[in-house]
Amino acid sequence: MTKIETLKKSIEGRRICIAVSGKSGCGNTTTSSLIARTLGLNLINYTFRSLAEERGVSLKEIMRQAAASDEVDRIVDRRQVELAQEGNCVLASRLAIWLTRASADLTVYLHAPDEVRVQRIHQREGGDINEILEFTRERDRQDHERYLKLYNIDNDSYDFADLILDAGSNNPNQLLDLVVDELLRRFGPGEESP
Ligand SMILES: Nc1ncnc2c1ncn2[C@@H]1O[C@H](COP(=O)(O)OP(=O)(O)OP(=O)(O)O)[C@@H](O)[C@H]1O
Ligand SMILES: Nc1ccn([C@@H]2O[C@H](COP(=O)(O)O)[C@@H](O)[C@H]2O)c(=O)n1
Repeated sequence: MTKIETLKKSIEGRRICIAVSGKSGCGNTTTSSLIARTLGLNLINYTFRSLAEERGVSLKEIMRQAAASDEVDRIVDRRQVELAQEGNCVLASRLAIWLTRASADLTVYLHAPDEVRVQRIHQREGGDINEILEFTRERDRQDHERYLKLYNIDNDSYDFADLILDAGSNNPNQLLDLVVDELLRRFGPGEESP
């Protein structure tokens, strides 16, 4: 049996939840999708776009509402946690590890240096690299300020995470492997049920 088959068998019926956070461009969507697909878990990636679809309005309209009121951020973050409570999932979001730190079976922080994140966003979206650098810096600053104000969460303090992974030099498959090893340590054959 492969490592992944062993793990899948061990977590069968446990309804586990893995929370993954990191700053924009760290590779959260890519890595979380890969973990979810490989382990047969649902990916929860509830975004402003999802809320816009639910409300039958444009993404632009949701972003306008979000700029005018904290309520939109709160709704998106609350909904993500509600969906994660069903378990059997990978919750990928900016605040996943903070919002589920008491309930998730594994919390993972993906760290990538700023210049790597900027290069990746550039590779994903194109455009002028210097503008992306400025935009990303400003967004990081605004996110930090907003999460402190909204929830008293300092998103630069992630040392409580079960795994802090170097998403700058590891590719998504290597990151998956590190997550699988940690899950095997926790839930693999011979481990006591937590
Ligand atoms: N570990 C990695 N190594 C190299 N490239 C990666 C890695 N992870 C993701 N990428 C690439 O970097 C880009 C950004 O990845 P992704 O969209 O997953 O980031 P993200 O953290 O979800 O960003 P955002 O929060 O801005 O949506 C994509 O083009 C993806 O293919
Ligand atoms: N409080 C929040 C606010 C936003 N999000 C989600 O993060 C996504 C950010 O994606 P970018 O492509 O803009 O980096 C966005 O889609 C929001 O839904 C969040 O999780 N918590």
